[in-house]
Amino acid sequence: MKECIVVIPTYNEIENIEEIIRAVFVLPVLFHILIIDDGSPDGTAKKVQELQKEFPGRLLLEQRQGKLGLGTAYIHGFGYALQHGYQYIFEMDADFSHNPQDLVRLYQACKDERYDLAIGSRYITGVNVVNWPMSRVLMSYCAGKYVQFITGMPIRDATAGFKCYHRKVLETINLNKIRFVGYAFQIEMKFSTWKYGFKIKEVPIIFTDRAKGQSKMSIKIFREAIFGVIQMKIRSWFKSYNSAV
Ligand SMILES: Nc1nc2c(ncn2[C@@H]2O[C@H](COP(=O)(O)OP(=O)(O)O[C@H]3O[C@H](CO)[C@@H](O)[C@H](O)[C@@H]3O)[C@@H](O)[C@H]2O)c(=O)[nH]1
Repeated sequence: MKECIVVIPTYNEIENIEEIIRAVFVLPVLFHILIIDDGSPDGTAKKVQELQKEFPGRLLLEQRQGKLGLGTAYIHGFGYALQHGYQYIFEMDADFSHNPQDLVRLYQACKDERYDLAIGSRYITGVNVVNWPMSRVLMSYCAGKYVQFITGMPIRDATAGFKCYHRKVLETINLNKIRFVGYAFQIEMKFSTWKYGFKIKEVPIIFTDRAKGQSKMSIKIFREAIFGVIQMKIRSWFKSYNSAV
């Protein structure tokens, strides 16, 4: 069985892609990387194809037609990772808002401490966010509180997108029933993991806003998160919620 794969969704990340790939491949753990690119007009996928010659078998690429959202990109990547036998499956942004070195800490939490899901969390010790506008910090922090209030889930950073899953979590959750595509996707995945009783650890990280390229955050994504949490909670009252078995 293969060990670790980092799934990185990309849309117009030409300014970050090479640097982030190299930053992962110098780490002391043998990570594979799977890029899920949604037809980025800036040529992100072409750059990855060039780099694949340098990292054969270790740098993988899936290309989709058009921008289909971060959530569906991850679902696609999880399917690939499960099918190809990876044991630990990571989520990470391409833009260095997540420090690649923290991948090793997330891995240790799952591998050595035997957690089923490790989350890189910004809100364990205060607010560890660098260079984000105050409006986004507040929105993200309040979103966490709101999710805790509605769902009762004891996770401080509900929208966090830096994670390590043990494969058994992704085998158990019915990925075909995950509905959301933006930040709500991150909340829904944590909620499902928690509902199934898996062991979750929040690992403190520092989140630094991207220096290059642009965020794809939109009002639509924000709205999906606000109303999505309530829908998710209501669906959870029905026994069939997300049942994969
Ligand atoms: N394939 C694909 N990738 C996408 C898409 N939209 C965004 N991405 C990729 O997803 C990553 C995160 O996108 P950003 O647009 O930079 O996200 P953000 O607004 O900074 O949000 C981050 O923080 C949120 C919590 O505050 C997280 O919920 C979110 O997952 C992400 O980590 C980047 O690698 C970006 O290229 C898409 O439609 N398709």
